[in-house]
Amino acid sequence: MNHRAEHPEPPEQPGSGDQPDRSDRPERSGAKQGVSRRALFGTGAGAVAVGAGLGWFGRPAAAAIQDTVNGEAHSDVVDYFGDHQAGIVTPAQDRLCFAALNVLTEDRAELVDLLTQWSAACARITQGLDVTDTGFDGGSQYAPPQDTGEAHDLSAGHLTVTIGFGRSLFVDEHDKDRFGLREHMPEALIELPHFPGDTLDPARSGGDLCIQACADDPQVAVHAVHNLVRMGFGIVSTRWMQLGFGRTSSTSKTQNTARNLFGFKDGTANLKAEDPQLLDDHLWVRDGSWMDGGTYLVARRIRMIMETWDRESLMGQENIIGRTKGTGAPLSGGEEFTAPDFAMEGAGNQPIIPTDSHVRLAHPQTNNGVQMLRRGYNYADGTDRLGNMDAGLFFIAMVNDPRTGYVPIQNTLARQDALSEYLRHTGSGLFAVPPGVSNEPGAYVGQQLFEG
Ligand SMILES: C=CC1=C(C)c2cc3[nH]c(cc4nc(cc5[nH]c(cc1n2)c(C)c5CCC(=O)O)C(CCC(=O)O)=C4C)c(C)c3C=C
Ligand SMILES: [Fe+2]
Repeated sequence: MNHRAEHPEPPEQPGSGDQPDRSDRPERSGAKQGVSRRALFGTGAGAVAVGAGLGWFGRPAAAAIQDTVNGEAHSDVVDYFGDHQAGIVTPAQDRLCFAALNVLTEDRAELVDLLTQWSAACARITQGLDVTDTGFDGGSQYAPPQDTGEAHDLSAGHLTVTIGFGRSLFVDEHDKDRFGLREHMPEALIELPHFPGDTLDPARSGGDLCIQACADDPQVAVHAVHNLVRMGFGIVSTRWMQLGFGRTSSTSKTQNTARNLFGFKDGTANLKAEDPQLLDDHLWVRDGSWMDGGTYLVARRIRMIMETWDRESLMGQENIIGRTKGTGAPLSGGEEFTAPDFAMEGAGNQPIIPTDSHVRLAHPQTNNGVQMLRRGYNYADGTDRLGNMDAGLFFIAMVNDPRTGYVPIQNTLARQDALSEYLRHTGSGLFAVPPGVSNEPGAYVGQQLFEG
Protein backbone atom coordinates (compact mmCIF):
# COMPACT_ATOMS: atom_id res chain seq x y z
CA MET A 1 0.00 0.00 0.00
CA ASN A 2 1.37 3.38 -0.89
CA HIS A 3 -0.37 5.87 1.27
CA ARG A 4 1.31 9.20 1.15
CA ALA A 5 0.95 9.14 4.92
CA GLU A 6 3.51 6.34 5.05
CA HIS A 7 6.14 8.28 3.18
CA PRO A 8 9.01 9.28 5.42
CA GLU A 9 9.26 12.85 6.57
CA PRO A 10 11.28 14.79 4.01
CA PRO A 11 14.77 15.82 5.12
CA GLU A 12 14.94 19.17 6.80
CA GLN A 13 15.35 21.95 4.26
CA PRO A 14 18.10 24.53 4.63
CA GLY A 15 16.80 27.42 6.65
CA SER A 16 13.86 25.42 7.94
CA GLY A 17 14.85 26.29 11.47
CA ASP A 18 13.75 29.81 10.67
CA GLN A 19 10.19 28.67 9.99
CA PRO A 20 7.70 29.95 12.53
CA ASP A 21 6.45 27.43 15.06
CA ARG A 22 2.75 27.11 14.24
CA SER A 23 2.03 24.15 16.47
CA ASP A 24 -0.21 26.29 18.66
CA ARG A 25 -2.30 27.68 15.79
CA PRO A 26 -6.05 27.51 16.28
CA GLU A 27 -8.13 24.67 14.81
CA ARG A 28 -9.69 25.66 11.50
CA SER A 29 -13.41 25.64 10.82
CA GLY A 30 -15.26 22.48 11.80
CA ALA A 31 -18.21 20.66 10.27
CA LYS A 32 -20.86 22.86 8.73
CA GLN A 33 -23.62 20.48 7.79
CA GLY A 34 -24.43 16.87 6.98
CA VAL A 35 -21.91 14.12 7.55
CA SER A 36 -18.64 15.95 7.20
CA ARG A 37 -15.13 14.61 6.75
CA ARG A 38 -14.42 15.81 10.27
CA ALA A 39 -17.73 14.76 11.83
CA LEU A 40 -17.59 11.21 10.55
CA PHE A 41 -14.67 10.02 12.59
CA GLY A 42 -14.23 12.92 14.94
CA THR A 43 -16.49 14.47 17.49
CA GLY A 44 -19.15 15.92 15.18
CA ALA A 45 -22.70 15.69 16.46
CA GLY A 46 -25.30 13.68 14.62
CA ALA A 47 -22.97 11.36 12.75
CA VAL A 48 -23.03 7.66 13.51
CA ALA A 49 -20.29 5.33 12.33
CA VAL A 50 -21.54 1.77 12.45
CA GLY A 51 -18.73 -0.79 12.25
CA ALA A 52 -20.25 -3.02 9.60
CA GLY A 53 -17.07 -3.91 7.69
CA LEU A 54 -13.52 -2.82 7.09
CA GLY A 55 -12.08 -1.71 3.77
CA TRP A 56 -8.51 -2.79 3.00
CA PHE A 57 -7.27 0.61 3.92
CA GLY A 58 -8.50 -0.04 7.43
CA ARG A 59 -11.48 2.25 7.53
CA PRO A 60 -15.14 1.32 7.88
CA ALA A 61 -16.67 0.30 4.53
CA ALA A 62 -18.96 2.72 2.80
CA ALA A 63 -22.30 1.31 3.84
CA ALA A 64 -21.21 1.59 7.45
CA ILE A 65 -21.48 5.35 7.52
CA GLN A 66 -24.88 6.64 8.36
CA ASP A 67 -26.61 9.68 9.64
CA THR A 68 -30.19 10.09 10.70
CA VAL A 69 -32.48 12.39 8.73
CA ASN A 70 -36.02 12.72 10.07
CA GLY A 71 -35.55 9.49 11.97
CA GLU A 72 -34.57 7.50 8.88
CA ALA A 73 -31.16 6.00 8.23
CA HIS A 74 -29.41 8.00 5.54
CA SER A 75 -26.03 7.71 3.93
CA ASP A 76 -24.49 9.96 1.34
CA VAL A 77 -21.70 7.48 0.64
CA VAL A 78 -21.58 5.36 -2.50
CA ASP A 79 -19.50 2.22 -2.01
CA TYR A 80 -16.20 2.43 -3.87
CA PHE A 81 -15.66 -1.33 -3.94
CA GLY A 82 -17.67 -3.80 -6.00
CA ASP A 83 -17.92 -5.90 -9.16
CA HIS A 84 -18.36 -2.75 -11.24
CA GLN A 85 -16.89 0.69 -10.72
CA ALA A 86 -19.27 3.15 -9.11
CA GLY A 87 -20.41 6.05 -11.29
CA ILE A 88 -21.94 3.85 -13.98
CA VAL A 89 -25.28 2.45 -12.81
CA THR A 90 -25.18 4.10 -9.40
CA PRO A 91 -27.74 6.95 -9.39
CA ALA A 92 -26.42 9.88 -11.44
CA GLN A 93 -25.46 12.78 -9.17
CA ASP A 94 -26.03 16.38 -10.13
CA ARG A 95 -22.40 17.46 -10.67
CA LEU A 96 -19.51 16.26 -12.78
CA CYS A 97 -15.80 16.90 -12.98
CA PHE A 98 -14.33 14.93 -15.87
CA ALA A 99 -10.61 14.93 -16.70
CA ALA A 100 -8.57 13.26 -19.42
CA LEU A 101 -4.89 12.76 -18.59
CA ASN A 102 -1.67 12.07 -20.42
CA VAL A 103 0.67 9.54 -18.84
CA LEU A 104 4.18 11.01 -18.76
CA THR A 105 6.14 8.15 -17.26
CA GLU A 106 7.41 5.22 -19.32
CA ASP A 107 7.80 3.11 -16.21
CA ARG A 108 5.02 0.54 -15.84
CA ALA A 109 5.70 0.06 -12.12
CA GLU A 110 5.29 3.80 -11.54
CA LEU A 111 1.94 3.72 -13.34
CA VAL A 112 0.74 0.73 -11.31
CA ASP A 113 1.91 2.43 -8.13
CA LEU A 114 -0.14 5.51 -9.03
CA LEU A 115 -3.26 3.46 -9.76
CA THR A 116 -2.78 1.76 -6.38
CA GLN A 117 -2.47 5.10 -4.63
CA TRP A 118 -5.52 6.38 -6.49
CA SER A 119 -7.62 3.44 -5.36
CA ALA A 120 -6.58 3.95 -1.75
CA ALA A 121 -7.39 7.65 -2.03
CA CYS A 122 -10.75 7.02 -3.73
CA ALA A 123 -11.76 4.53 -1.06
CA ARG A 124 -11.26 7.33 1.48
CA ILE A 125 -12.57 10.41 -0.31
CA THR A 126 -15.74 8.63 -1.40
CA GLN A 127 -16.42 8.23 2.33
CA GLY A 128 -15.95 11.93 2.96
CA LEU A 129 -12.45 11.50 4.34
CA ASP A 130 -9.31 13.37 3.42
CA VAL A 131 -6.89 11.53 1.11
CA THR A 132 -4.80 10.39 4.10
CA ASP A 133 -5.18 10.46 7.86
CA THR A 134 -2.74 13.34 7.98
CA GLY A 135 -5.04 15.23 5.70
CA PHE A 136 -4.71 18.82 4.61
CA ASP A 137 -3.24 20.35 7.74
CA GLY A 138 -1.94 17.57 9.96
CA GLY A 139 1.38 16.81 8.34
CA SER A 140 4.79 18.35 8.39
CA GLN A 141 4.94 22.10 8.10
CA TYR A 142 7.76 21.61 5.61
CA ALA A 143 6.05 19.24 3.18
CA PRO A 144 3.06 19.82 0.90
CA PRO A 145 -0.18 18.74 2.58
CA GLN A 146 -1.40 15.25 1.65
CA ASP A 147 -4.86 16.56 0.85
CA THR A 148 -5.54 19.84 -0.90
CA GLY A 149 -8.24 20.63 1.66
CA GLU A 150 -11.09 22.22 -0.27
CA ALA A 151 -13.53 19.44 0.61
CA HIS A 152 -12.44 19.02 4.20
CA ASP A 153 -15.61 20.41 5.79
CA LEU A 154 -17.95 18.93 3.22
CA SER A 155 -19.85 15.66 3.31
CA ALA A 156 -19.14 12.71 1.00
CA GLY A 157 -21.84 14.02 -1.34
CA HIS A 158 -22.38 10.61 -3.02
CA LEU A 159 -18.98 11.01 -4.66
CA THR A 160 -18.08 8.36 -7.23
CA VAL A 161 -14.75 8.22 -9.05
CA THR A 162 -14.65 6.16 -12.25
CA ILE A 163 -11.35 5.52 -14.02
CA GLY A 164 -10.93 4.64 -17.71
CA PHE A 165 -8.04 3.75 -20.04
CA GLY A 166 -7.71 5.32 -23.48
CA ARG A 167 -6.35 3.50 -26.54
CA SER A 168 -3.22 5.67 -26.32
CA LEU A 169 -2.37 4.04 -22.99
CA PHE A 170 -1.77 0.81 -24.91
CA VAL A 171 -0.13 2.04 -28.12
CA ASP A 172 1.38 5.38 -29.12
CA GLU A 173 0.63 7.32 -32.32
CA HIS A 174 3.10 5.07 -34.19
CA ASP A 175 1.27 1.98 -32.92
CA LYS A 176 4.21 1.22 -30.63
CA ASP A 177 3.56 -0.74 -27.47
CA ARG A 178 3.52 1.26 -24.25
CA PHE A 179 3.90 -0.44 -20.87
CA GLY A 180 3.77 -3.92 -22.44
CA LEU A 181 -0.03 -3.69 -22.67
CA ARG A 182 -0.50 -3.92 -26.40
CA GLU A 183 -1.45 -7.61 -26.47
CA HIS A 184 -4.22 -6.85 -23.97
CA MET A 185 -5.68 -3.93 -25.90
CA PRO A 186 -9.35 -4.79 -26.52
CA GLU A 187 -10.47 -4.73 -30.16
CA ALA A 188 -13.43 -2.66 -29.09
CA LEU A 189 -11.10 0.16 -27.95
CA ILE A 190 -11.02 1.69 -31.41
CA GLU A 191 -9.98 5.07 -32.67
CA LEU A 192 -13.41 6.68 -33.06
CA PRO A 193 -14.01 7.55 -36.74
CA HIS A 194 -14.65 11.06 -38.00
CA PHE A 195 -18.42 11.63 -38.02
CA PRO A 196 -20.14 13.99 -40.49
CA GLY A 197 -20.14 17.52 -39.08
CA ASP A 198 -17.50 16.84 -36.42
CA THR A 199 -15.54 19.96 -35.49
CA LEU A 200 -13.39 18.39 -32.81
CA ASP A 201 -10.79 20.37 -30.93
CA PRO A 202 -7.72 18.15 -30.32
CA ALA A 203 -7.19 20.03 -27.05
CA ARG A 204 -10.55 18.70 -25.84
CA SER A 205 -10.15 15.17 -27.20
CA GLY A 206 -8.39 11.90 -26.42
CA GLY A 207 -6.38 11.01 -23.34
CA ASP A 208 -4.46 8.04 -21.91
CA LEU A 209 -6.61 7.96 -18.78
CA CYS A 210 -9.89 9.48 -17.74
CA ILE A 211 -11.29 10.34 -14.34
CA GLN A 212 -15.04 10.81 -14.06
CA ALA A 213 -15.86 12.29 -10.65
CA CYS A 214 -19.55 12.80 -9.90
CA ALA A 215 -21.03 14.19 -6.69
CA ASP A 216 -23.88 16.23 -5.28
CA ASP A 217 -21.47 19.11 -4.71
CA PRO A 218 -19.14 20.45 -7.45
CA GLN A 219 -16.44 21.18 -4.89
CA VAL A 220 -16.38 17.52 -3.84
CA ALA A 221 -16.12 16.40 -7.48
CA VAL A 222 -13.34 18.88 -8.28
CA HIS A 223 -11.51 17.95 -5.05
CA ALA A 224 -11.41 14.33 -6.23
CA VAL A 225 -9.83 15.14 -9.60
CA HIS A 226 -7.56 17.78 -8.07
CA ASN A 227 -6.12 15.29 -5.58
CA LEU A 228 -5.67 12.42 -8.03
CA VAL A 229 -3.84 14.78 -10.37
CA ARG A 230 -1.75 16.13 -7.48
CA MET A 231 -0.77 12.61 -6.45
CA GLY A 232 0.30 11.94 -10.04
CA PHE A 233 2.63 14.94 -10.29
CA GLY A 234 5.40 14.03 -12.76
CA ILE A 235 3.64 10.78 -13.73
CA VAL A 236 0.49 12.18 -15.36
CA SER A 237 -0.62 15.59 -16.60
CA THR A 238 -4.08 16.95 -17.26
CA ARG A 239 -4.92 17.02 -20.98
CA TRP A 240 -8.40 18.51 -20.72
CA MET A 241 -11.09 18.89 -18.14
CA GLN A 242 -14.86 19.45 -18.22
CA LEU A 243 -17.26 20.52 -15.48
CA GLY A 244 -20.92 19.58 -15.75
CA PHE A 245 -24.14 20.27 -13.89
CA GLY A 246 -27.81 19.26 -14.01
CA ARG A 247 -27.44 15.61 -14.96
CA THR A 248 -29.13 14.90 -18.29
CA SER A 249 -29.89 11.31 -17.47
CA SER A 250 -31.35 9.14 -14.80
CA THR A 251 -29.74 5.76 -14.24
CA SER A 252 -32.30 4.50 -11.74
CA LYS A 253 -36.08 4.34 -11.82
CA THR A 254 -36.02 6.09 -8.44
CA GLN A 255 -34.75 9.29 -10.07
CA ASN A 256 -36.81 11.90 -11.88
CA THR A 257 -35.77 12.96 -15.38
CA ALA A 258 -33.83 16.21 -15.54
CA ARG A 259 -33.81 18.67 -18.44
CA ASN A 260 -31.10 19.64 -20.89
CA LEU A 261 -30.31 23.24 -21.90
CA PHE A 262 -32.88 23.06 -24.74
CA GLY A 263 -35.45 22.61 -21.97
CA PHE A 264 -36.41 19.00 -22.81
CA LYS A 265 -36.48 16.08 -20.41
CA ASP A 266 -33.37 14.06 -21.22
CA GLY A 267 -32.70 10.52 -20.06
CA THR A 268 -36.25 9.15 -20.16
CA ALA A 269 -35.53 6.11 -22.34
CA ASN A 270 -32.27 5.07 -20.71
CA LEU A 271 -30.80 1.84 -19.41
CA LYS A 272 -31.56 1.73 -15.70
CA ALA A 273 -29.97 -0.06 -12.76
CA GLU A 274 -33.20 -1.98 -12.18
CA ASP A 275 -32.90 -3.87 -15.51
CA PRO A 276 -29.96 -6.26 -14.91
CA GLN A 277 -30.65 -8.33 -18.04
CA LEU A 278 -30.54 -5.24 -20.26
CA LEU A 279 -27.33 -4.15 -18.51
CA ASP A 280 -25.76 -7.51 -19.26
CA ASP A 281 -26.92 -7.32 -22.87
CA HIS A 282 -25.86 -3.74 -23.62
CA LEU A 283 -23.60 -2.32 -20.90
CA TRP A 284 -21.28 -4.80 -19.21
CA VAL A 285 -18.49 -6.53 -21.07
CA ARG A 286 -18.98 -10.28 -20.59
CA ASP A 287 -16.09 -11.91 -22.42
CA GLY A 288 -13.91 -13.41 -19.67
CA SER A 289 -11.11 -10.93 -20.43
CA TRP A 290 -9.63 -8.38 -18.02
CA MET A 291 -12.51 -6.10 -19.10
CA ASP A 292 -15.17 -8.55 -17.89
CA GLY A 293 -17.52 -6.52 -15.68
CA GLY A 294 -16.28 -3.29 -17.21
CA THR A 295 -17.69 -1.11 -19.97
CA TYR A 296 -16.67 1.50 -22.56
CA LEU A 297 -17.21 5.18 -21.93
CA VAL A 298 -17.81 7.52 -24.88
CA ALA A 299 -17.51 11.22 -24.05
CA ARG A 300 -18.61 13.90 -26.54
CA ARG A 301 -18.58 17.60 -25.78
CA ILE A 302 -21.57 18.80 -27.80
CA ARG A 303 -22.10 22.52 -28.07
CA MET A 304 -25.77 23.41 -28.43
CA ILE A 305 -26.52 26.48 -30.51
CA MET A 306 -28.95 28.18 -28.13
CA GLU A 307 -29.31 31.37 -30.17
CA THR A 308 -30.85 29.47 -33.12
CA TRP A 309 -32.81 26.92 -31.09
CA ASP A 310 -34.42 29.60 -28.93
CA ARG A 311 -36.03 31.11 -32.06
CA GLU A 312 -37.60 27.81 -33.12
CA SER A 313 -41.34 27.48 -32.41
CA LEU A 314 -42.54 25.10 -29.71
CA MET A 315 -44.05 22.82 -32.35
CA GLY A 316 -40.81 22.93 -34.32
CA GLN A 317 -38.76 22.02 -31.24
CA GLU A 318 -41.09 19.15 -30.36
CA ASN A 319 -40.98 17.78 -33.90
CA ILE A 320 -37.18 17.86 -33.86
CA ILE A 321 -37.01 15.89 -30.61
CA GLY A 322 -40.11 13.74 -31.20
CA ARG A 323 -41.44 14.33 -27.69
CA THR A 324 -43.45 17.08 -25.99
CA LYS A 325 -41.51 19.75 -24.16
CA GLY A 326 -43.80 19.73 -21.13
CA THR A 327 -44.17 16.12 -19.97
CA GLY A 328 -41.61 14.50 -22.27
CA ALA A 329 -44.30 12.14 -23.63
CA PRO A 330 -43.77 10.85 -27.18
CA LEU A 331 -45.69 12.81 -29.84
CA SER A 332 -47.78 9.67 -30.42
CA GLY A 333 -49.35 10.32 -26.99
CA GLY A 334 -49.44 9.04 -23.42
CA GLU A 335 -47.13 9.91 -20.54
CA GLU A 336 -43.37 10.33 -20.26
CA PHE A 337 -42.64 6.61 -20.11
CA THR A 338 -45.22 5.50 -22.70
CA ALA A 339 -43.52 3.69 -25.58
CA PRO A 340 -43.48 5.77 -28.76
CA ASP A 341 -45.71 4.57 -31.60
CA PHE A 342 -43.64 5.30 -34.69
CA ALA A 343 -46.35 3.94 -37.02
CA MET A 344 -48.97 6.45 -35.89
CA GLU A 345 -49.88 8.99 -38.56
CA GLY A 346 -50.85 12.62 -38.07
CA ALA A 347 -51.90 15.38 -40.46
CA GLY A 348 -51.44 14.57 -44.16
CA ASN A 349 -50.82 10.89 -43.33
CA GLN A 350 -47.32 11.83 -42.21
CA PRO A 351 -45.79 9.98 -39.22
CA ILE A 352 -46.72 11.90 -36.09
CA ILE A 353 -43.17 11.31 -34.80
CA PRO A 354 -41.21 12.76 -37.75
CA THR A 355 -38.82 10.51 -39.64
CA ASP A 356 -35.93 12.89 -38.94
CA SER A 357 -36.76 13.35 -35.24
CA HIS A 358 -34.05 12.62 -32.67
CA VAL A 359 -35.89 9.94 -30.69
CA ARG A 360 -36.97 8.02 -33.77
CA LEU A 361 -33.40 7.90 -35.11
CA ALA A 362 -31.85 7.11 -31.71
CA HIS A 363 -34.47 4.51 -30.73
CA PRO A 364 -33.41 0.83 -30.51
CA GLN A 365 -36.05 0.01 -33.14
CA THR A 366 -34.04 2.03 -35.69
CA ASN A 367 -30.70 0.63 -34.47
CA ASN A 368 -30.90 -3.16 -34.45
CA GLY A 369 -32.12 -3.15 -30.85
CA VAL A 370 -28.99 -1.42 -29.57
CA GLN A 371 -29.27 0.50 -26.28
CA MET A 372 -26.81 2.61 -24.30
CA LEU A 373 -26.51 3.94 -20.77
CA ARG A 374 -26.46 7.72 -21.06
CA ARG A 375 -24.90 9.63 -18.16
CA GLY A 376 -24.33 13.12 -19.51
CA TYR A 377 -24.29 16.59 -17.97
CA ASN A 378 -25.10 20.12 -19.07
CA TYR A 379 -22.16 22.48 -19.35
CA ALA A 380 -21.83 26.26 -19.71
CA ASP A 381 -18.31 27.55 -20.36
CA GLY A 382 -18.85 31.27 -21.02
CA THR A 383 -19.12 32.78 -24.47
CA ASP A 384 -17.24 32.80 -27.74
CA ARG A 385 -15.76 35.98 -29.27
CA LEU A 386 -19.16 36.85 -30.77
CA GLY A 387 -20.89 36.67 -27.42
CA ASN A 388 -22.65 33.40 -28.20
CA MET A 389 -22.90 30.93 -25.34
CA ASP A 390 -20.45 28.06 -25.30
CA ALA A 391 -22.91 25.74 -23.62
CA GLY A 392 -24.42 22.38 -24.30
CA LEU A 393 -24.25 18.75 -23.35
CA PHE A 394 -21.22 16.84 -22.16
CA PHE A 395 -22.61 13.58 -23.52
CA ILE A 396 -21.40 10.44 -21.78
CA ALA A 397 -22.58 7.03 -22.93
CA MET A 398 -21.51 3.62 -21.70
CA VAL A 399 -21.80 0.53 -23.87
CA ASN A 400 -20.24 -2.93 -23.97
CA ASP A 401 -18.98 -2.41 -27.51
CA PRO A 402 -18.71 1.07 -29.06
CA ARG A 403 -18.35 -0.45 -32.57
CA THR A 404 -21.94 -1.67 -32.43
CA GLY A 405 -23.34 0.34 -29.51
CA TYR A 406 -22.23 3.84 -30.43
CA VAL A 407 -20.62 4.34 -33.87
CA PRO A 408 -23.63 3.31 -36.04
CA ILE A 409 -26.08 5.46 -34.02
CA GLN A 410 -23.77 8.47 -34.11
CA ASN A 411 -23.39 8.07 -37.88
CA THR A 412 -27.16 7.94 -38.33
CA LEU A 413 -27.75 10.97 -36.10
CA ALA A 414 -24.97 12.98 -37.76
CA ARG A 415 -26.46 12.33 -41.21
CA GLN A 416 -30.21 12.43 -40.65
CA ASP A 417 -31.14 13.91 -37.26
CA ALA A 418 -32.97 17.27 -37.46
CA LEU A 419 -31.34 18.11 -34.13
CA SER A 420 -27.86 18.03 -35.68
CA GLU A 421 -28.38 21.49 -37.20
CA TYR A 422 -28.31 22.87 -33.64
CA LEU A 423 -25.29 20.90 -32.43
CA ARG A 424 -21.50 21.05 -32.80
CA HIS A 425 -19.36 18.18 -31.54
CA THR A 426 -16.24 19.88 -30.17
CA GLY A 427 -14.59 17.19 -28.03
CA SER A 428 -14.38 13.41 -27.99
CA GLY A 429 -12.94 10.50 -26.07
CA LEU A 430 -13.32 6.76 -25.78
CA PHE A 431 -12.12 4.91 -22.68
CA ALA A 432 -12.13 1.30 -21.53
CA VAL A 433 -13.55 1.33 -18.00
CA PRO A 434 -12.23 -1.71 -16.14
CA PRO A 435 -14.36 -3.66 -13.66
CA GLY A 436 -14.69 -2.61 -10.05
CA VAL A 437 -12.08 -2.81 -7.31
CA SER A 438 -12.31 -5.65 -4.80
CA ASN A 439 -12.12 -5.01 -1.10
CA GLU A 440 -8.88 -7.03 -0.82
CA PRO A 441 -5.65 -5.61 0.59
CA GLY A 442 -3.69 -3.90 -2.18
CA ALA A 443 -6.41 -4.21 -4.84
CA TYR A 444 -6.43 -1.38 -7.37
CA VAL A 445 -8.35 -0.23 -10.40
CA GLY A 446 -7.17 -1.95 -13.57
CA GLN A 447 -5.36 -4.71 -11.65
CA GLN A 448 -6.87 -7.34 -13.97
CA LEU A 449 -5.12 -5.65 -16.90
CA PHE A 450 -1.70 -5.29 -15.30
CA GLU A 451 -1.62 -8.62 -13.49
CA GLY A 452 -3.91 -10.78 -15.63
C1 LIG B 1 -25.12 8.88 -30.21
C2 LIG B 1 -26.04 9.00 -29.31
C3 LIG B 1 -26.69 10.25 -28.89
C4 LIG B 1 -26.26 11.57 -28.94
C5 LIG B 1 -24.93 12.08 -29.44
C6 LIG B 1 -27.30 12.37 -28.40
C7 LIG B 1 -27.26 13.75 -28.27
C8 LIG B 1 -28.28 14.55 -27.75
N1 LIG B 1 -29.50 14.14 -27.30
C9 LIG B 1 -30.24 15.22 -26.90
C10 LIG B 1 -31.54 15.21 -26.38
C11 LIG B 1 -32.37 14.09 -26.22
N2 LIG B 1 -32.02 12.79 -26.49
C12 LIG B 1 -33.09 11.96 -26.22
C13 LIG B 1 -33.12 10.59 -26.37
C14 LIG B 1 -32.07 9.79 -26.82
N3 LIG B 1 -30.85 10.21 -27.27
C15 LIG B 1 -30.06 9.14 -27.57
C16 LIG B 1 -28.77 9.13 -28.09
C17 LIG B 1 -28.00 10.28 -28.33
N4 LIG B 1 -28.31 11.56 -28.05
C18 LIG B 1 -30.82 7.98 -27.28
C19 LIG B 1 -30.34 6.55 -27.44
C20 LIG B 1 -32.07 8.39 -26.82
C21 LIG B 1 -33.22 7.49 -26.42
C22 LIG B 1 -34.02 7.15 -27.62
C23 LIG B 1 -35.18 6.26 -27.27
O1 LIG B 1 -34.98 5.07 -26.99
O2 LIG B 1 -36.33 6.74 -27.27
C24 LIG B 1 -34.18 12.78 -25.76
C25 LIG B 1 -35.58 12.29 -25.39
C26 LIG B 1 -35.70 11.89 -23.97
C27 LIG B 1 -34.97 10.63 -23.62
O3 LIG B 1 -35.43 9.53 -23.90
O4 LIG B 1 -33.90 10.77 -23.05
C28 LIG B 1 -33.73 14.09 -25.75
C29 LIG B 1 -34.50 15.32 -25.33
C30 LIG B 1 -29.42 16.35 -27.08
C31 LIG B 1 -29.84 17.76 -26.75
C32 LIG B 1 -28.22 15.93 -27.60
C33 LIG B 1 -27.02 16.71 -27.94
C34 LIG B 1 -26.66 17.82 -27.41
FE1 LIG C 1 -30.23 12.21 -27.41
